[in-house]
Amino acid sequence: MYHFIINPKSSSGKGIRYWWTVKKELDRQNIEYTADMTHHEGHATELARKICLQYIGIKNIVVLGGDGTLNEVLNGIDNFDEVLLGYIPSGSSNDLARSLNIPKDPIKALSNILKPKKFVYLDYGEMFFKEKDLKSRKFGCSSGIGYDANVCVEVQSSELKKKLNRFGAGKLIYLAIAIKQVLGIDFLNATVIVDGIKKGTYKNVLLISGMIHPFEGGGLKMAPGADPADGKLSVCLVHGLSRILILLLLPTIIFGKHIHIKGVEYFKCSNIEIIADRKAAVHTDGETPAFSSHIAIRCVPRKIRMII
Ligand SMILES: Nc1ncnc2c1ncn2[C@@H]1O[C@H](COP(=O)(O)OP(=O)(O)OP(=O)(O)O)[C@@H](O)[C@H]1O
Repeated sequence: MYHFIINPKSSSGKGIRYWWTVKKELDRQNIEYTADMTHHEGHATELARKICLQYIGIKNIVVLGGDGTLNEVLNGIDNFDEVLLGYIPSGSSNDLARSLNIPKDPIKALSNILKPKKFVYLDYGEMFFKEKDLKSRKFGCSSGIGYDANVCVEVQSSELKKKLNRFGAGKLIYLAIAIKQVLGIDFLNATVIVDGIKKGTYKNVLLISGMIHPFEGGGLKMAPGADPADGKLSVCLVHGLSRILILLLLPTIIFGKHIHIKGVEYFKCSNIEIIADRKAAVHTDGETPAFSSHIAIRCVPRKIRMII
């Protein structure tokens, strides 16, 4: 039995169109399944939790949506040992699918799930907030504080994204907003503690990303060489750059070349703590759950069992 969690609105309606295609194929092959559509933010978390409580033994949960929907599902799973995850990407960014080479074609992605050739055990990340009222957030692909999270905040409320999605160009919005936001950057000052040891206090921090997979923002290679099964976060810390240098830096991220630029620190670790001088936007898989001034991010090694 397969349990499908579908975001019909992912990539401005691509989700529902992909689901019709997938459903037809499931019915044609007489596959047993349940299907739940998400109706609002946070719903995929509730649905995943419900499936985990309702069914005994290993649960085959298949997510049809974007990175944000997959993120919500991860946050609804408490016991990863009892879940086998499949993923049919229908978002606008699809950064996790890009990293794992999951087919873009929903029928090909489905047939890999129905006749699995390969399982992988993947790390996930978890972000903790020192503010008492904020719950921790798991993430599958990327996280960050500062500029990249601010871009996500603006992308999420963007009407232009919906329009561009209709032409299959939704991810262009990340680039457009990223360039626009350079003009109004509000830098942070932050103390960074890596695996329990103080690394330093940094002025004019642009962003600090904690990555499991290489990509964020629809294919930006923030963490080249990130290995989702090495039990480590790949961290990119950018500080002390002028606005002009930041504008020059942005295109280099597409190819992952930014890590060679002065002002960019790139390293791996198990956990990182960031104490900023004020609250700033954070993101987990492009979703923006909070503004925080003090976060910790850890890597939980090889917990997600996924069909690819
Ligand atoms: N029925 C719905 N109507 C509106 N929004 C929804 C619905 N179901 C889920 N959502 C919201 O959609 C967002 C996630 O979308 P998702 O990541 O699947 O697609 P995307 O944004 O197009 O892709 P990507 O994250 O890869 O860019 C989440 O914020 C989620 O809460």
